[in-house]
Amino acid sequence: MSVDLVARLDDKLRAKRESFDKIPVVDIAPLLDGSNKQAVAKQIRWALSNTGFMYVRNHGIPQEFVDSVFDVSRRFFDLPMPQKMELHVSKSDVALRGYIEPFGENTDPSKTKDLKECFDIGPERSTLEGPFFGSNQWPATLPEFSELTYAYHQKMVILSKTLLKGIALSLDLQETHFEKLMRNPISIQRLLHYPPQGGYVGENIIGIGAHTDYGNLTILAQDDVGGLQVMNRDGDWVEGTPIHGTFVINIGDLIQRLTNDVYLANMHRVVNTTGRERYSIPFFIDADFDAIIEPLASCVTDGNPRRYKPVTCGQHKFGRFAVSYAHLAKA
Ligand SMILES: O=C(O)CCC(=O)C(=O)O
Ligand SMILES: [Fe+2]
Repeated sequence: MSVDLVARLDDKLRAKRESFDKIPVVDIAPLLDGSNKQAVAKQIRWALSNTGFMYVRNHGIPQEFVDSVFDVSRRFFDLPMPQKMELHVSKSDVALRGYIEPFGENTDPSKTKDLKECFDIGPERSTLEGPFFGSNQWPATLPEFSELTYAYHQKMVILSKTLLKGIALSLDLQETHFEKLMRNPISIQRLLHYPPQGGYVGENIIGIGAHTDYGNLTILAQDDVGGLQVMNRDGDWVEGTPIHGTFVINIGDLIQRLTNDVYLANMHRVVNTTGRERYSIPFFIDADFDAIIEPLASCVTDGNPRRYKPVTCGQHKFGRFAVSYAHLAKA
């Protein structure tokens, strides 16, 4: 692709470079091995109520394995467009698995078209069971793709359950609190590719438009290119600079609703003006489709009255996809 690689960024797309001590890096080894869960829970509480996101290190997933998934993801996105379109997400109906081309999903549709391309994987089912549950579509010419990406998905499911234990403890709940909401949870393993943008770059086309994530928790692996921007509580955009060996963790709307805004689901977006191809691997875990999410009694106080009505996880999540996917909007 021939692009003007010198970007002239619109002022609306600038992010502050905050020092790392404002964006916590939490060592989660004591949560994983059980040696000091409460100490980690305390750091999680600080992070999710103040900055709304955090990096985690010592998460137990070998970097070489993460790198191998990045490698196969790059090879997938390098395939010719017709091969990728054969696996288009619309072919999976409401299971929402497969390839999404640039501008095929717009996360901030009133303002921005998303330049990213994605590939979505979910829990394997032999038939279409309903929204978010069906069979995956796999590229025939990359046999190792399914094995690597699905293994990664499985590891993320396990890690997310550990992190949700830490989040439960951080809210003074029993560590098993989320388990009863997550017997058959919706989860999406996504691969992302952001081509670089040059020339004038305005809000109308960027990597991914400003949005909050829809569900419970996101675990993001990013490469070393950079471009993630996160809005803090003051409404400033700050850079989510890559830190080798970490995952970026943020919560989605459902945890913000559950905590009655005590925890923040940050707005975030990606603006890749680095001149390099950027790849990231987010994993999204939610609750069961029918799980009812409503504010915890402990988060509703005189100073923070109830802000949300109960909603089911599936209703909320599908509703948010419906406005960002062209093929669902037409359905
Ligand atoms: O690629 C990234 O860094 C962020 C991706 C993201 O926000 C998303 O997929 O929801
Ligand atoms: Fe996101």
